Amino acid sequence: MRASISEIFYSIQGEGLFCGVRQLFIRFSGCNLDCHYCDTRYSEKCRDYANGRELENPVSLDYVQKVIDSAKSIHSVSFTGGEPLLHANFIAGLEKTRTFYLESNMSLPEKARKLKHLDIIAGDLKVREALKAGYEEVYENTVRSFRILRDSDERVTFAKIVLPERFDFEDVMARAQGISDYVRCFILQPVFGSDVRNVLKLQEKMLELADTRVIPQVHKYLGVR
Ligand SMILES: C[S@@+](CC[C@H](N)C(=O)[O-])C[C@H]1O[C@@H](n2cnc3c(N)ncnc32)[C@H](O)[C@@H]1O
Ligand SMILES: Nc1nc2[nH]cc(C(=O)O)c2c(=O)[nH]1
Ligand code: SF4
Ligand SMILES: [Mg+2]
Repeated sequence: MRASISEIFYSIQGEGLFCGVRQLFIRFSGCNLDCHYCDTRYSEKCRDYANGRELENPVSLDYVQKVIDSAKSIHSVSFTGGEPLLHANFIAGLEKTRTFYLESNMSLPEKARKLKHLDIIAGDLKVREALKAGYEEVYENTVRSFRILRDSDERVTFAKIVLPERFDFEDVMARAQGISDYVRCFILQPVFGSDVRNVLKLQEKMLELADTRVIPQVHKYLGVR
């Protein structure tokens, strides 16, 4: 089995509930959504910065397993992208020799079903303003994915809401309500560089619903990958 991987690198987790831990990142290429704020670009070849190599894509399962098993001093392995759920079979084919962390747009519930053994789920709840079209279908699939990968004794699941400067407060509250039973907490993540005044006002309202924290993309302020 093979998958198209854009980069492999060590860094601190710059976002969400585990901000600051040292992770090995596996960034898959390609995505099924097109968030207007997306900061991610993909490289043709796989740039393995962790091992100082550049490989042709697609990369083999065996190679990724070896990279994971030889990783030093990490809290966990973060599968991200692009959208890692597009590569659910590949991820499910890996032996979980480390804590596995999934960074996902949560829009593919049937793929999510294959990854119930993962330890940490950092799931996005996309706001209406993020997408050009098809929001209702994405949201319905997001609710299903969070229900499948819900927070439990064996799994830590939290929701990240990435927010532009202006958004529909009532709509975001209602969407968050729809998944609040499935997540440990909400992280409000400003679109990088945007004004955060409305994000702070949303936090005040959302605290009536659940533990809600405002955490920016710390790695960008530190100037690390
Ligand atoms: C690049 S995405 C990859 C994982 C998955 N496709 C997703 O969207 O959750 C990783 C995280 O970065 C966030 N993100 C992407 N571009 C951003 C930006 N310009 N400002 C803030 N967060 C951003 C996404 O919303 C997501 O939480
Ligand atoms: N340091 C660092 N932390 C991150 N957390 C989520 C990221 C992502 O692009 O998935 C990311 C990233 O790209 N870099
Ligand atoms: S789902 Fe994630 S990778 Fe895909 S466009 Fe949105 S932010 Fe970018
Ligand atoms: Mg990133």
